[in-house]
Amino acid sequence: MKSQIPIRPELREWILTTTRDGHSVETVLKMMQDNGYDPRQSRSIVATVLNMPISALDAHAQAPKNQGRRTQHPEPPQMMIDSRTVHVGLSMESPALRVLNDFLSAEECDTLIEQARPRLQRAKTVDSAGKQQIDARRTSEGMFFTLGETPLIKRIEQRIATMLGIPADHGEGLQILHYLPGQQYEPHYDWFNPEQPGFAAVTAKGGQRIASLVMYLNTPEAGGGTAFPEVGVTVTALCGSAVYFAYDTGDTASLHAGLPVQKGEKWIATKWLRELPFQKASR
Ligand SMILES: O=C(O)CCC(=O)C(=O)O
Ligand SMILES: [Fe+2]
Repeated sequence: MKSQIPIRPELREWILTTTRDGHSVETVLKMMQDNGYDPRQSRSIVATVLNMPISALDAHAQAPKNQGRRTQHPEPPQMMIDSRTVHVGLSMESPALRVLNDFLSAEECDTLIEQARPRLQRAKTVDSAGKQQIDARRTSEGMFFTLGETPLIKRIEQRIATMLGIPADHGEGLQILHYLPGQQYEPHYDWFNPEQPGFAAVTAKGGQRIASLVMYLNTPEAGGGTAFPEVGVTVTALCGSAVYFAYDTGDTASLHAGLPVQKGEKWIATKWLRELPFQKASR
């Protein structure tokens, strides 16, 4: 039976956009109730707008809570992407990890460094309240490009999207980090801890982080690898290579660190991927 309640056009539009953006019916119902709608009335409205029987809403509510996407792990031995042959040099299952050789050309690495250099600032992390802050655990300098900011950034973001089978708009802006001798990034997880008070704020847009791709833009003379201490693996920082790792529902085996640079310098580009679209892709 269809709802007899008049539905405001703005509410109808909001329900359609929110579900199209990947939010579950359950989330939509919860948000409506938080805004004072009667639970029975909201179920009836949502069923009418989405043109589904009320019984189907119950099936939705019982579906797994997480409606987000996951990345596909690159398959060895190699993939042809964007006219390049990317080689999978190492695969692990726990954590899900791949070392990718020849992901970027030396020229792409140099261009990224030159475009980032004038915009570097002391790198920040997200604190427990969801705010960006200077962090003693991370002594490097960094900057963010916006999604699709330059033709090169757009091309690299599309390469990542194709390789991992996830749309480019699930990515945060590409971050460039620059480390000098002695500088490092102490062991950490890239996923957000659901028990931290800032969790709702940092995941309100895009949901949880699901995977990272750290691309090496140069080869430090000594040190500067990426270590995974839970599994005793260190990935060498080699110009043009990358390490991909995924951490579905907060895998603790994904603990990792940027080891101190011993000699020379280290430049990386990091792409963090979210389970839901994070931002609008530029055309
Ligand atoms: O510097 C590295 O090797 C690791 C960087 C990192 O963990 C990150 O950007 O999240
Ligand atoms: Fe990290």
